[in-house]
Amino acid sequence: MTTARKHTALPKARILIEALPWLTRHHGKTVVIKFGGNAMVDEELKAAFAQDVVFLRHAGLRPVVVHGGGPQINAQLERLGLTSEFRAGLRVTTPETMDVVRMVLAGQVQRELVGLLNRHGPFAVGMTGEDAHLMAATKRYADVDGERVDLGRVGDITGIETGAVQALLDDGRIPVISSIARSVDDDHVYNINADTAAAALAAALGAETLMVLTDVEGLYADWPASDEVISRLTESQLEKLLPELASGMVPKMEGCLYAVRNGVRTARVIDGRVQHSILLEIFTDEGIGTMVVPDELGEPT
Ligand SMILES: Nc1ncnc2c1ncn2[C@@H]1O[C@H](COP(=O)(O)OP(=O)(O)O)[C@@H](O)[C@H]1O
Ligand SMILES: CC(=O)N[C@@H](CCC(=O)OP(=O)(O)O)C(=O)O
Repeated sequence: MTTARKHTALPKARILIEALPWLTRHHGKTVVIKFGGNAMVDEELKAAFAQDVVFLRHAGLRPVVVHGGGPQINAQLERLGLTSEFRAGLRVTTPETMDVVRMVLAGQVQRELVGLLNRHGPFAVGMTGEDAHLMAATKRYADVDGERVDLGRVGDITGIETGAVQALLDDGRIPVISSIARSVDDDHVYNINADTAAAALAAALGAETLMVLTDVEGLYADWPASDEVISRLTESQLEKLLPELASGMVPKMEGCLYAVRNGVRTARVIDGRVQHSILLEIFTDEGIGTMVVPDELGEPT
């Protein structure tokens, strides 16, 4: 009986020990995890995501969640009979649309994630970039074929004050942040792409890693012609690739580049459709998606 029990337990012990080098390296380190709208529509995936984040917290890391909600915003706009278009990957945001964005991100998506995390203990605290001056922004314009396009209330982050987030982390909490910033131009707020917000926050917090969960395996080399995933690339390699990228990958990869250029050791794009993708990233040597590293960490091995 005891021998049988040992037999079933031993592989589990080995699996835990395999994670030890990663956990040792990351102990006490901040990890910013961006949970994307498209990976966020499945109930089981959401629950598994929350388990992974709480696991990291118990393993001694300092996880910070930044969430998107594009599909959820679209659904609410549709219910209200409103339409919105994207230019250069960003939602053209009228004041009316901004109200919906804020309501859905802060009132629905963030609340749901906070609830899922707090099933495991008193960890998650939700906030938006408006709280405690976390994120400040000015108006952003898009460049579409050389033409300056007005995006309405879409902002460019100009400043981050990490005090409130650091205090929550020091207190053992898991901050869950919606990508809305206070305006430094007027008394209103700005809509920020959630990938951009996560990357800026990762850099400001001096995070070890930025993990961007999405609805593809990683960065495809020749999308949409092929689905060969680039597993690792340096900042210079990524910079060369950026002009060729399309749609949703643009803010993600720009964000990864910004993060590694500003002190974050690795930035990863991983498949949020895979259950426990965060833990898989830890338990496999090279990870499961695309990893961007600073030039000094060298060429792929
Ligand atoms: N080179 C590429 N590799 C992978 N996906 C790409 C690439 N170029 C564009 N995409 C598109 O980007 C999408 C991911 O961005 P997005 O839909 O904004 O995700 P999220 O909701 O997770 O933020 C993919 O579903 C894919 O359609
Ligand atoms: C300016 C801008 O486009 N903001 C996004 C914010 C949410 C987001 O980024 O959500 P995903 O990560 O799910 O795409 C929007 O309004 O959809």
